[in-house]
Amino acid sequence: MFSSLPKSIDPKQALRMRRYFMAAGTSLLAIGLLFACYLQGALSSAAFFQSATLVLLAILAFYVVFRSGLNLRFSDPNLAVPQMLASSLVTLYAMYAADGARAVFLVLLLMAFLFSVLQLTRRALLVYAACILGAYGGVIGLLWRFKPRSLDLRLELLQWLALALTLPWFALMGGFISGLRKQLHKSNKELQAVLQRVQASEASLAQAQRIAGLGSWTLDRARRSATWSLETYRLFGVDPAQPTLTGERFVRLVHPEDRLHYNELIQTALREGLDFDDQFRIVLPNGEIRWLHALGQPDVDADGNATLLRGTVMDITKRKVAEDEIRQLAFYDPLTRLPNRRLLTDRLHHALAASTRSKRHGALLFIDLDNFKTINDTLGHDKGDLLLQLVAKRLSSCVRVADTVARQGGDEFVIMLMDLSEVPEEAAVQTEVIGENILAALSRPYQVAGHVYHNTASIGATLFDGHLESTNELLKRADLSMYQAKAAGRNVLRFFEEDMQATVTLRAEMETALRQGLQDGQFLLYYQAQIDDAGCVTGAEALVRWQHPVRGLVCPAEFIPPAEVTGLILPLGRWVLETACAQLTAWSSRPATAHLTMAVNVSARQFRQPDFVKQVVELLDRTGANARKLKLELTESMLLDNMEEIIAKMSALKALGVGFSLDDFGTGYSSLSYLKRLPLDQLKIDQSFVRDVLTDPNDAAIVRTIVALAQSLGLSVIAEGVETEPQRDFLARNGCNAYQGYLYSRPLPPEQFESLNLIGVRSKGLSDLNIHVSPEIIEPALIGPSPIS
Ligand SMILES: Nc1nc2c(ncn2[C@@H]2O[C@@H]3COP(=O)(O)O[C@H]4[C@@H](O)[C@H](n5cnc6c(=O)[nH]c(N)nc65)O[C@@H]4COP(=O)(O)O[C@H]3[C@H]2O)c(=O)[nH]1
Repeated sequence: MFSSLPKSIDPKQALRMRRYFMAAGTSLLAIGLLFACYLQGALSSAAFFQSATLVLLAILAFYVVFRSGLNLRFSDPNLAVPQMLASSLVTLYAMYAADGARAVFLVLLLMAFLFSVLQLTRRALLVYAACILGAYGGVIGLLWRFKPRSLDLRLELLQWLALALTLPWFALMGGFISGLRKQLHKSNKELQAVLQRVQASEASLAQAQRIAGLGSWTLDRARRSATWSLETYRLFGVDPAQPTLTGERFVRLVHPEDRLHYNELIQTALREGLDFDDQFRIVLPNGEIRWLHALGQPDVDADGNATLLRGTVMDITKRKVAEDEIRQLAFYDPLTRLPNRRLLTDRLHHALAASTRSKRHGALLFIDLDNFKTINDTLGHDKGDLLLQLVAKRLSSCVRVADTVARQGGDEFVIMLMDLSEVPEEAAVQTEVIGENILAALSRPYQVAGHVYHNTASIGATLFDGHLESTNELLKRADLSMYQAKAAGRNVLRFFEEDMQATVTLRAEMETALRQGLQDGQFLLYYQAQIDDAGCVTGAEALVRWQHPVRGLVCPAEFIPPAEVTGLILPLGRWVLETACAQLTAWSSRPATAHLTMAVNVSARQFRQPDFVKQVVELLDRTGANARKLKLELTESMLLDNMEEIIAKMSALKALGVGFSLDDFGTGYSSLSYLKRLPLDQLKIDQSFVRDVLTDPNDAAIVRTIVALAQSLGLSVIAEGVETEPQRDFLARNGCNAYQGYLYSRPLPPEQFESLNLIGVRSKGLSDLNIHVSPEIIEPALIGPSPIS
């Protein structure tokens, strides 16, 4: 399609061409005017055609120049002067060629001049005006010389004079207007540049806000209006093109739970003229919840009134989520999602303070699952985890929302009950009711991975009212009561009783003293002879003693249980094992003692250590002891849990040659089925049966059964606590072939034990042997329990 403007033309050139078309249109009008002159007889046909042709030629020539872009080569690409000159010359020619009505051409001349008023400077216009006057004068001269008949000289001169008087003024005014126009143009350009800079800086601010996720806002109190940056709109999830987001509309975006807080924040800032720095949530139109961090600063007028609030807002949702995650990890158990020990301690702390204020009691329930370890081993750990989750749910359903259910670790849970009665007896009854509910809930069958399992729990409970109680103390009390519940046959609740307090205190003191004892090397190993049926010493049982600096020799019954509870049994047991192995090595180097075996007591906690086997192997290596001479004494009670693991550890040590004796046999829950599975070498008849074996038919029957059982299982049997010959004779008659007891020897320090062996215990007993053993070292048990000072 034809287009007067070339495609993809420069906008400035397009403007020039549009101006040219306007000028060309005016020139076409001038042709119309010439034609009217011709019709009126003021212009001959030849003069009309010549003038019209000149006009058309000029229009065409300028069109070619503009269209081809030739005009761009000139200093003024608008070609204002050439266009005006052309139109003026054509007009002057027509004026000369006309026979009259020259005033019409004067009008045309003026029009051409007026066109240039907007284009030329004052000076150029004055020159132009002078040229027109000169040219018009020239035309008058030419007419007077060559066509005097068509000339009314007086009129032409008057017209020239009128022109001479007006044109300079037009030139001056035009110059002024042109100057103004140029100035306007310049100002406009500058304004545009400023506008561009402002737009660019706004865009870069918006981009910076977007990168930083930071929006800015202003709340104008007087105008009751609000302005928000683009980023703020984005943060609010609101389309900026939507109806204006007023302060009131924004409040509706604030999370209902935070709205009151937000209003208070804004009102306080405005009322008191204070800065604020706070966080709140908003609900986006799509329902998403976003956390915002808002900073605000009021503009305060001379009277001290805040008229305006301005500030920033930032999306901190990710940070909040991360904070929540960290909080979750730090304060919650990942498996059950229950509060962990740390959070429980914190809540307990607050609960104690609240209880002091309200005078109402609280209670702490320590819950331990009775057979979790067995179930965990049988089902596998993943199912065990599922079971723990079910337990957590059941526990939570048994208490109120204000109470806390926490997981201590493993299969231990703690519940903190709040707001119980002010009367201790009533609070105890309330706790008992809840405790019984918990026991009932936990003993219901569990559906785990399509199977039904049964389990029970033991609960230890203690009340608190905030007086003189520390969180640790309370946890210890509940823990202690839980052990009482276990001892009472499991699936029961036991309350902490006041007399337990003495035990707790004593235990705390004992713990400190034990630590010190371990540090200072206050422990000793005594050895008690083990005798065969021929009366020969076959070995010894290592028994630990504590040489307390104030109390003297302390017996193990006093310090082994607290060492177990506090975990100090681990370093102590290690020391015992190492010392016993070193002793074994020392004995093996001497012919008189080379045959001796060494029985060492191993506590449940010690044996449960995952690296126990490794520890024994290292100790054997380090001391050079013969594993075949080492016999570890395990107790029945420790075999109840985690059977597979125990068997695995025993088998690994057995493979090295280490032997196993089952201590205190008959006092526990031994059943044939598990005895058969354990790689044991010996059963040890507990001294409680030996003591009354001659007087109590039950004990006699038990001893006979144990011996028979050992024989049927292919195990040797040893009786401990043999004090008299009749006891020994009874045991011997009933198939027992090894003995340990005061009849032969008390536990002795190594030197005395060695001299005992060197002399030989083959005869009747210590008294007959006339061995001197000082009472303070052989009678530790006689030094009764007394508090450690
Ligand atoms: N009435 C009477 N008692 C006799 C007679 N013969 C030996 N005894 C005592 O019976 C206890 C035998 O040790 P146990 O059953 O392993 O019982 C031990 C053992 O369970 C534990 N124990 C001792 N040393 C260690 C040790 O190194 N590690 C661990 N884990 N426990 C130890 O402490 C318990 C008590 O040890 P002790 O006080 O040394 O008491 C010893 C011993 O002195 C007797 O004829 N009559």
